[in-house]
Amino acid sequence: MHTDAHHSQPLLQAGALTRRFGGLTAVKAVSIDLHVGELHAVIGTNGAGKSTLINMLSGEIAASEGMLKLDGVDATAWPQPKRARAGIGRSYQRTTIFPQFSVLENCRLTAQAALQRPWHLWQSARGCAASVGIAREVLEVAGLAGFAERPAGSMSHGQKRQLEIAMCLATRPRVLLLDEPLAGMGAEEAERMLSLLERLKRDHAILLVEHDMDAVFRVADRITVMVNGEVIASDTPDNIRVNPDVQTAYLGDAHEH
Ligand SMILES: Nc1ncnc2c1ncn2[C@@H]1O[C@H](COP(=O)(O)OP(=O)(O)OP(=O)(O)O)[C@@H](O)[C@H]1O
Repeated sequence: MHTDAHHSQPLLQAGALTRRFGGLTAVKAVSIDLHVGELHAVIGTNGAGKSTLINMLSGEIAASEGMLKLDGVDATAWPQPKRARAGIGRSYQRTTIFPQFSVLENCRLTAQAALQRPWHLWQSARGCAASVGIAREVLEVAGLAGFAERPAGSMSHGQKRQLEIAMCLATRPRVLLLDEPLAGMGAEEAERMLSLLERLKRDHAILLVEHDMDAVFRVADRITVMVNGEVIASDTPDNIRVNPDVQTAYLGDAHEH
C-alpha cells in the first residue's frame, strides 16, 4: 500500500543537506522525503555518501548546510538523543547487541533506556513492567518470539540483525533508518528480513540503504540514487531501472556491488 503516501506531509523531510569533511564534500545538497507507508531506498556506489546521509538524519553527524523537519517541525538543530526521543530510530552496520544477555533482555534494556526520564525514576518498577511488555511485543513483530530466552550471542547472523531491528523498534520510532540490514545474510534470512520490512512500512517511514539491488528493487516504493555525494535520480523502481543516467553510473562501475 503506497498509493496515497505522497498526499500526506512527509514525516521526515531533509532539504539540501550538505556535509563537508575538510576539502571533501561527502554529501552535496541532498533533499529527501520519508513518508509513513513508504519504503525509500538510497543506493549508490562505494563512497557515494549514503552512510553520511543517514548519520546526518539521525543526528550523529552535524550537517554543514541544509535543514531537517520531523512532522513539519524544524529539527535541524536537534542533537541525536532529541531526534531519537522524537521518533527517529536507526539500525547500525555493526552489531550492537549484548551477546551474553538473552534476546528478551536486549530488547527490554533498549525499551527501558528509551522510556527512562530522570523525572520519573521513581516509577522504575512500573517502567520495568512496561519495558518487558514492549520487548515481548517487538520480538513478536520481528519474528523472534520463540527465541526470547536464548542468549543473544548464540543466534545466527541473520537472527542478530533481526534482533537489532527489534531493539530499534523497542525505542518506539516512527522513522526507521536502516543501514544495510541484509549485509552478510543468506537467502532465507534475507527473505525473512524483507518480509519484516514490508510489514514495518505500514506504520513507519523507512529509509533503506542497501547494496543488494534485487532486494532494493523488490521492496522499495521509491529509490534515490547517489553518485559522489549528489542525487542523480529519485523515482519509482520502474523508472529508476530504465533511467539512462543511473545505467551509466552503474555500468561504469558494474564490478562493484
Ligand atoms: N569522518 C569522515 N572523515 C573524512 N571523510 C569521511 C568521513 N566519513 C566519510 N568520509 C568520506 O565521505 C565519502 C562518503 O562516505 P560514506 O561512508 O558516506 O559513503 P557510502 O555511500 O556510505 O559508502 P559505502 O557504500 O562504502 O558504505 C567517502 O569519500 C568517505 O571517505
